[in-house]
Amino acid sequence: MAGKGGKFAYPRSVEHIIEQGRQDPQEVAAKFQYNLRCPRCGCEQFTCIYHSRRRHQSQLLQCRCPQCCEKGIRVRKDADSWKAPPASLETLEHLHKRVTGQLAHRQIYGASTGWKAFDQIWRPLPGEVTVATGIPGHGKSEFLLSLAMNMAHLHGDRTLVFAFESNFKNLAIQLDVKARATCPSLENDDADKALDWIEEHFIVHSEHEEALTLDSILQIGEDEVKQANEEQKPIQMMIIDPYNWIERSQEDQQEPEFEYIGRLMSELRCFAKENGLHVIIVAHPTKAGQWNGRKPSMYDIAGSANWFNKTDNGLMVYRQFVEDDDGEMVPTQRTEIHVQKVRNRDAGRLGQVVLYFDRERRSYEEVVTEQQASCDDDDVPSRHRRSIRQGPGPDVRRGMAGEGRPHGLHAAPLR
Ligand SMILES: Nc1ncnc2c1ncn2[C@@H]1O[C@H](COP(=O)(O)OP(=O)(O)OP(=O)(O)O)[C@@H](O)[C@H]1O
Repeated sequence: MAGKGGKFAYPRSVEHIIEQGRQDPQEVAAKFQYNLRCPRCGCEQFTCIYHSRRRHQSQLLQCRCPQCCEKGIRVRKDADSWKAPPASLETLEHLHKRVTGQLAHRQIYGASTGWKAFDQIWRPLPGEVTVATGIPGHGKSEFLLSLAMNMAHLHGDRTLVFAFESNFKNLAIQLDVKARATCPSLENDDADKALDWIEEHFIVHSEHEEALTLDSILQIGEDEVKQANEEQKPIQMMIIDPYNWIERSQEDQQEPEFEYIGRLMSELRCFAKENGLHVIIVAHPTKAGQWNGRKPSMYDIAGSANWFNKTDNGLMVYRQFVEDDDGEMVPTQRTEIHVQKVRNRDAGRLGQVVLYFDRERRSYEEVVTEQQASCDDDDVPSRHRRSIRQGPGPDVRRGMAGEGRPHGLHAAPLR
């Protein structure tokens, strides 16, 4: 595990060059040799530039086109034209590749998560962003690490993890327990061998001395992706856990939060697309204390409806509770994973699954319930209770999905 515990001092690279509305965009464009042209309508006149940022060797301008109101556009200093092709061209190119068989199954249908029922409702696609939410303490981090672990075992995937709330040592132990629990071939291996395997599949950033801004995270991400590609061990997933640990620079703070979140989501999508990996960002729902048995939705995430609007996928992690003999609500080891948004219907649909969390093995196993993979998200509490009382016993499926995959999935066998 490439731990950068505390030693990593990335420069705060955000530079505020232009104050809103103060300078003529064309003047700025000439100064930095940009070619200002809207990718959507081709217009060359811009009325307003919000920021210019320096990250890596690229500059980033945020402009608004007066013709079509296209906004939040990236420009590379060394490029002749806009970096991002028009969305319609991108879609056409994708469609062309798809019909001519140039896309791998994974790029169309997503990759198996290792849980059979969950595969039927959600599979992560390269180039997409997922927002994961849930009440604090309900197991978001635990579940996402298990997901990444399954992907590592099944497909040999590598994951870049920004785990701001964990300390490096605990994270290493957590991954070690999970790795041994989910992969029989590692179970009896000595510590060094298991750690080597983890290092190969996980790049972890935690315990940074200073909080990272979005730009710093993306810069680290780009560096890690570049290095991984040079080593011919590409990264397939990036997890940012959680959003509220991302520092907003002075420039970022000038934007209202909803606008900042919208831009953050656009930049993450851009990053995911450019680097062909799946990005997952954890964001907490508002007012942690108010949930009392209620399940949050994507619209309950603090800050902005942009969390829902601008994401490709939305997951909600909810730990089930049950009433004990004294009438107290006590948490169980069962966790519901709700798919609350899927943009690409080839890679999933709305629904939910229930997983049983094995504390000792720190891994999740499938629970077969009548509500498993249900499309209906409005769970009736009595049904929900009935499934809890059944207990984990024989209806817990050990191990990972291996057969009966939905159409298009072809996960590699366990190594
Ligand atoms: N279903 C479960 N049964 C038992 N323990 C669980 C379950 N899910 C999570 N836990 C445990 O609860 C603790 C909190 O989990 P975790 O940190 O993943 O939650 P979280 O939702 O990410 O919290 P936060 O939002 O505060 O970061 C961990 O020790 C985890 O092992």
